[in-house]
Amino acid sequence: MTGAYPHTRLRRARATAWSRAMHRETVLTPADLIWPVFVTEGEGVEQPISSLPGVSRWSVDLLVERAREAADLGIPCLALFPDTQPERRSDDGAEALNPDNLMCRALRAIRTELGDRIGLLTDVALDPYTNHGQDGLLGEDGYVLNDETIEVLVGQSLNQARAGADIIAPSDMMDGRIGAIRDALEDEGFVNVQIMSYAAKYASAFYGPFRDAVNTRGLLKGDKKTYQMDPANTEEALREVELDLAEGADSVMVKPGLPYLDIVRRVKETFEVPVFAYQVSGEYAMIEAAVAAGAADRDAMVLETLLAFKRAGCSGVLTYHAVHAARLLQK
Ligand SMILES: NCc1[nH]cc(CCC(=O)O)c1CC(=O)O
Ligand SMILES: [Mg+2]
Repeated sequence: MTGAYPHTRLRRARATAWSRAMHRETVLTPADLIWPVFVTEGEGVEQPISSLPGVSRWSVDLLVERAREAADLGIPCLALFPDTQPERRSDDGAEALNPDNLMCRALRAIRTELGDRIGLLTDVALDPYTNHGQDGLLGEDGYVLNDETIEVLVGQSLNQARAGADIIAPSDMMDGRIGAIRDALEDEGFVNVQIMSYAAKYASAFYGPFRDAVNTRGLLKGDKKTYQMDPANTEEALREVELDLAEGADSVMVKPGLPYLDIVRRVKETFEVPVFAYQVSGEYAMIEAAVAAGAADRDAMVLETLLAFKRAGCSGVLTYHAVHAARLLQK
């Protein structure tokens, strides 16, 4: 009786390390990692973020050194997030358009020191620049305005592209912004600046520590449910992705990560385009809390979770564990 036990024993292939290596379907390498980093004002400044143990905000000068270490480890790309000074946050997020804002200074400094050794991905959304912590402009009734916000996001994207961004990553979830940003990039000659759309971004409880990192937690009233997606929905994620691809996104993102691997898989199977996922701040904090409680082995958990993203169909993962994981992978 072939094809059944005892002729077929799947444990045969698992019996030795060399055989397991030979049968492995998915590999994780440092090239799969995008490292999100937080930049703050000053010189020689490192500010640890208590809800993200092991993660700090860095001033531009120190961030350049971190970028160099990441490049040396084979990490291909950084995702930059600014901690805008409180007095530069306003109703309309105008600081996002300032060519000398923190984000632009960080871009220029890293580019000057490292050239094209590492890619620079910039978040497009107004939350680090508004005094209300929402990703867009507020209407009279507090509703986040779609079309008016897009105009600012286009300006923000061009501002970042002029400062040297390689990948524009809109995380705001306004309808139609990808097409508007692509048009503007083409018009200004930024034909090779990519767009990685946060296409399926959910209104999630996993973003808390990030809001500490960019100091929006205290500013934000209410939630982001009128623009970020309902965690109950899958079909809608496919429509979001389809529209963003039609509007010119080069790659798409699903966010958060691990609880949404089913979405990654469906997007990948449906569209066969590069899909990225963001293992967000709350996911990082959960792993670190488990480690601190003695409930988990950090190294094993980091590598297993990141491998799971690859297995689900991701081309890469944004993770705060990127440097740690890259070091483990180099061993
Ligand atoms: N545009 C906001 C933005 N960009 C990335 C994250 C979250 C990332 C993380 O939690 O690590 C958020 C938070 C939010 O939508 O409130
Ligand atoms: Mg959309």
